[in-house]
Amino acid sequence: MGSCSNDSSSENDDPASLENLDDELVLPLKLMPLHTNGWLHDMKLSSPTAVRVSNGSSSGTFDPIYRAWTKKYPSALNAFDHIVAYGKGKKIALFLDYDGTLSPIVDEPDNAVMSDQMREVVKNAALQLPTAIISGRSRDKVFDFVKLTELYYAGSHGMDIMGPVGKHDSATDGRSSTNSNEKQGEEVKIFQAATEFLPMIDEFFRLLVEKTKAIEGAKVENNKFCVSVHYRNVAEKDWQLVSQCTNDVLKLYPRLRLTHGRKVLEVRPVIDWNKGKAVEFLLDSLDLASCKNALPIYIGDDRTDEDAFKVLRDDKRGFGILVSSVPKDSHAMYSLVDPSEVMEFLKRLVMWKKEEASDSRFLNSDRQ
Ligand SMILES: O=P(O)(O)OC[C@H]1O[C@H](O[C@H]2O[C@H](CO)[C@@H](O)[C@H](O)[C@H]2O)[C@H](O)[C@@H](O)[C@@H]1O
Repeated sequence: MGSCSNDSSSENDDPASLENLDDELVLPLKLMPLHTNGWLHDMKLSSPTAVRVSNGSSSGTFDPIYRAWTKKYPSALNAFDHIVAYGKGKKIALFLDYDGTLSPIVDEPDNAVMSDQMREVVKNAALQLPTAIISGRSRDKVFDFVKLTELYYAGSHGMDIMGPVGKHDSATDGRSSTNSNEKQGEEVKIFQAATEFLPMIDEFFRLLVEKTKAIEGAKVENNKFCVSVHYRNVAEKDWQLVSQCTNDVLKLYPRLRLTHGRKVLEVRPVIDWNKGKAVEFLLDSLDLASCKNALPIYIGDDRTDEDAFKVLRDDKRGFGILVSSVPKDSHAMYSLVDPSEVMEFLKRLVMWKKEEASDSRFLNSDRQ
């Protein structure tokens, strides 16, 4: 799949061209880095106490540090008109992370339900725009929370995709996909990048459950192609132990590797596949790989979403929007404070899309 920045069709003098984005803004802040030294240090940084940024509504951002940060990552609500200007006449493809984006972070992972209001908004978005949820959870689990058949789903950090049956397969890195009828009334493509790792992941999961069972509050979650090791409910003095146990078991599996999320260690296959690759795969399947006709928007809150932000930023292909109530470094271009702002953004996007569609119907009927 070609990068949009190298696409000879990109128009550099078009004010709405992504080539013209000013990403040179300098941020005079010490931000939480994307990568740090040492697991324990990372564990402490992974979900810091929020600096209060909003006055309870999603409109006012009063914390001066946060405000300075939004100079580099402007609010996607404030920049809404600017964002949709790039989408005019194009198909906007929407990619949404689940935890921390569509549902607020809660202590117990099984309770991370999505509100009915958010479900309605996401459904309306999916009726207007091709929409996919890309989550670290298993595909089945995220579907159980979202319960919408109008969407595409990518579980296990993009390693298990249910996407549209497209013309191309160039984004699969030679791996195969199968067609299925999982989505009501529509044939879909199931693409699983790491099937050979399933027995290994299961074995790793069972060993780690056993190894951590004495650590109060630790929870090991099987997400099919990856394993999450939660320490949100573990006393800070035992975080080192969680890290130690995970790394001890990991040593037995050189083909698995460790990444880090919000108070969670994530164990996954070493393969070169991530949420960014999943976005490329889905864009390709949707026939939206060219930035001439498509504007992808990815909204996410976690480090694993950075791979997707990076793909969109590096290729000058679309926009990443980071959901965060604390300043942190990111490959995203815009920010939203929390899931309630995500909901607001999606509502506005749906309204804008409907208006755009009716304007173009009006123009067409005028011409006849
Ligand atoms: O890619 P995502 O959809 O954001 O999934 C990432 C992980 O999300 C879940 O854990 C996070 O949310 C929990 C519920 O709010 C919270 O308790 C936990 O501390 C967070 O890390 C999920 O449980 C993990 O399996 C996902 O990998």
